[in-house]
Amino acid sequence: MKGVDHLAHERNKTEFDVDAMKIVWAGSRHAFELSDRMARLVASDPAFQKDGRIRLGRKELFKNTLRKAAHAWKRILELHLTEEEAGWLRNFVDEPSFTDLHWGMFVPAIKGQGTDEQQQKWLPLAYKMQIIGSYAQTELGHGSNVQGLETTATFDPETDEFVIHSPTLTSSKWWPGGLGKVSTHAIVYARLITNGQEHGVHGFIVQLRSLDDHMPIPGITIGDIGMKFGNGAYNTMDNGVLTFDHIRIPRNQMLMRVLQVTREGKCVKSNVPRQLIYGTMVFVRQTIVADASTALARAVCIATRYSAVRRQFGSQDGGMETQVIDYKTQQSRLFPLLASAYAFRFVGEWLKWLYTDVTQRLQANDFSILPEAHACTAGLKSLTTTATADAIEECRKLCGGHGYLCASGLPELFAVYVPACTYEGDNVVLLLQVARFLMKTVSQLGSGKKPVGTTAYLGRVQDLLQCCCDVQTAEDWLKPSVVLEAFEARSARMCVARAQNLSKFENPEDGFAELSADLVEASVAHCQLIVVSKFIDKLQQDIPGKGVNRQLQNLCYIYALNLLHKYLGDFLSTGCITPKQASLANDQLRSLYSQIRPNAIALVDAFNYTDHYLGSVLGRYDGNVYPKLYEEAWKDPLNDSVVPDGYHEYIHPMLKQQLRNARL
Ligand SMILES: CCCCCCCCCCCCCCCCCCCC(=O)SCCNC(=O)CCNC(=O)[C@H](O)C(C)(C)COP(=O)(O)OP(=O)(O)OC[C@H]1O[C@@H](n2cnc3c(N)ncnc32)[C@H](O)[C@@H]1OP(=O)(O)O
Ligand SMILES: Cc1cc2nc3c(=O)[nH]c(=O)nc-3n(C[C@H](O)[C@H](O)[C@H](O)COP(=O)(O)OP(=O)(O)OC[C@H]3O[C@@H](n4cnc5c(N)ncnc54)[C@H](O)[C@@H]3O)c2cc1C
Repeated sequence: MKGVDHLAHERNKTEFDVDAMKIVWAGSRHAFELSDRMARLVASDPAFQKDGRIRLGRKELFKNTLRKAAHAWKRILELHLTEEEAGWLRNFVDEPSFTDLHWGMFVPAIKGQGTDEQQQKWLPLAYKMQIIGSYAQTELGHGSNVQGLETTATFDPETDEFVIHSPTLTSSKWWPGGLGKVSTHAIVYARLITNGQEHGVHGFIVQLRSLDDHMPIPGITIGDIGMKFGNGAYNTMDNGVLTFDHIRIPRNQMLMRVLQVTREGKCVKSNVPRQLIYGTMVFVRQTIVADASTALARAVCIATRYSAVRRQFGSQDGGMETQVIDYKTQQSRLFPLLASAYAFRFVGEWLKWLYTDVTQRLQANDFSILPEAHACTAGLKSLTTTATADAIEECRKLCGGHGYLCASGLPELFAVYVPACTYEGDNVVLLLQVARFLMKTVSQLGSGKKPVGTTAYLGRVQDLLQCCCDVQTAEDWLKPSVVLEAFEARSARMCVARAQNLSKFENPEDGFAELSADLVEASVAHCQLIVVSKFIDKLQQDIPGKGVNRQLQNLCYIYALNLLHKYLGDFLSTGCITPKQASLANDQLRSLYSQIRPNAIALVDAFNYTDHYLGSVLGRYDGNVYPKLYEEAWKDPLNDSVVPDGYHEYIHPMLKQQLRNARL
């Protein structure tokens, strides 16, 4: 419905070109036009409507998801959508489903770890969805510790087959999405055994269900693992349990890019490093970083629009009350989240570039930056998902009581998003990987090995250990070199201090375990430095559009200075800045909030989210919150009847009982 724009007065205050910012947010004009077209296509198709999904029972919810996935596939074929367009369409359908794992992990695993012949055989089937795949790595007993997986794949030279087996209860595959009820195939990770010898964990393509009647292959037990956190939310996904009782697959169904098993059962290593077996996780972590900004931007868009609509206190002479967005406390909670959404967008863009670069290098047998790619994807996945999950919850609080209503869209968003802190690597486990990488880098400094890429600053460690922050006024905090140096010095000093503490232990592994909580803090500092530095790099690009660069500068400094404030202990204890300089940073932060304030609504409009995608009464584009919230309440099934079911059984007798007691 085209009606009154309750946020028009806000939009009139805008000081920059919102259309130009939309393109910056999308990454390019092409990406903007394509995503915009797909968002509108989905929003205008009644088959994709989302209303009432949270009220469905598990079976109805799941069937509804299957219907939407089938309809999406039909539209993709009818409209001859490209792979990129199809990806956007699925994104805007906005419902986790087996297709996420099929396209997001099964296909990439075959592409990354399969030989040319394996790709030629399996990819066409997967692209046409003649088979549906999932990614079965985690087991009941082990997830983080991949080398601890128990499923076995034993080569039988007599039949030229692998025998896939679950030897224990804890070896049951547990969690894989799409596995429970849909997938016909899976990449199954199992311990390879040939000629009685173990050769570590590898991936195998295993058929799970008949392509005729969908029944499990004999010897396979398979089902759903049960309801998960939240109503609706991730319960659209059939996360599964799977056990194998001596299932036989042909030898050529082991993914053999890293290691080949010959007809005789001999293992022949290729020239690619063993870690490439983990390559699918690197790919997915990179996409999770890009998705973090999308989810965070959704929550921030809802909280910002609602904060401009909501008024509490402050009325003088019967005038309007204050918009809650004008309270400094609201701004100091909300605007850093808005800045984080932009910061994560740009670091996600950069990580995508890094991943593409690594992939090209791997193809040319250059494996030199694989450790850095692993550390960056692991660390940034951890940093951005933790921050986003926390931010969604903060946005709920920023919306007061109404934020707790499902109609706000925030409870469902939180429930869907929060497992991102666990899947694809528990966030603490991933930070420990970053710490290992950082400690290794520091330990090699003495041997003259020059750190490159995101750790290049550690090559200037002597300077960074001594430098003094050059801030005398609040304005000095708006110099990129000053901000960058403060973050580099903090991270370098934390890394060196941890490395010195580690060196006191005789056994490095004991030291690593004992100091792990401190090490994780150093990893966080390093990852925050990456985000800040990539945001600063973005500002150096030629960004067209009136006032756009100015807004991005403000957001960049809000992101950095808010971190400085939040992690002040690190900055002060490592001597990177003085208390006086910290106080000046706070003064600057308050000034930046005032500058962002008139542009806040336009900055969330630049995300270009449709009301369908946002799924929030509080975040509506037109700001018409109250009538719609009122309308929404009446849709609740409890309001189907004035007198509730159960009145005669439970309420009425109780009331009568009280009446009788009163008479006694
Ligand atoms: C309102 C409604 C909203 C609706 C929204 C709807 C939107 C829908 C969106 C939702 C869709 C989301 C879809 C997502 C689907 C979820 C998918 C989840 C899938 C999974 O979880 S799959 C399982 C993932 N599992 C893990 O990540 C396990 C974590 N563990 C590991 O990664 C490793 O094994 C670990 C911890 C690194 C192992 O450590 P360790 O045993 O010490 O290491 P190794 O001995 O194995 O290796 C040592 C050596 O290798 C290096 N290394 C480790 N990993 C890698 C790697 N990945 N790449 C390169 N190198 C690696 C390591 O650094 C060591 O190097 P050295 O040089 O030190 O030897
Ligand atoms: C919604 C969802 C979808 C998923 N989808 C898939 C899928 O499609 N395919 C798949 O294979 N898997 C999937 N998983 C599984 C997921 O990848 C694992 O749950 C995840 O990797 C964490 O492993 P874990 O469960 O073993 O946690 P654990 O490792 O048991 O973690 C428990 C606690 O121990 C801590 N911890 C563990 N190891 C260490 C250590 N070395 N040092 C310090 N602390 C440690 C962790 O920080 C955590 O606090 C999914 C999980 C979820 C929640």
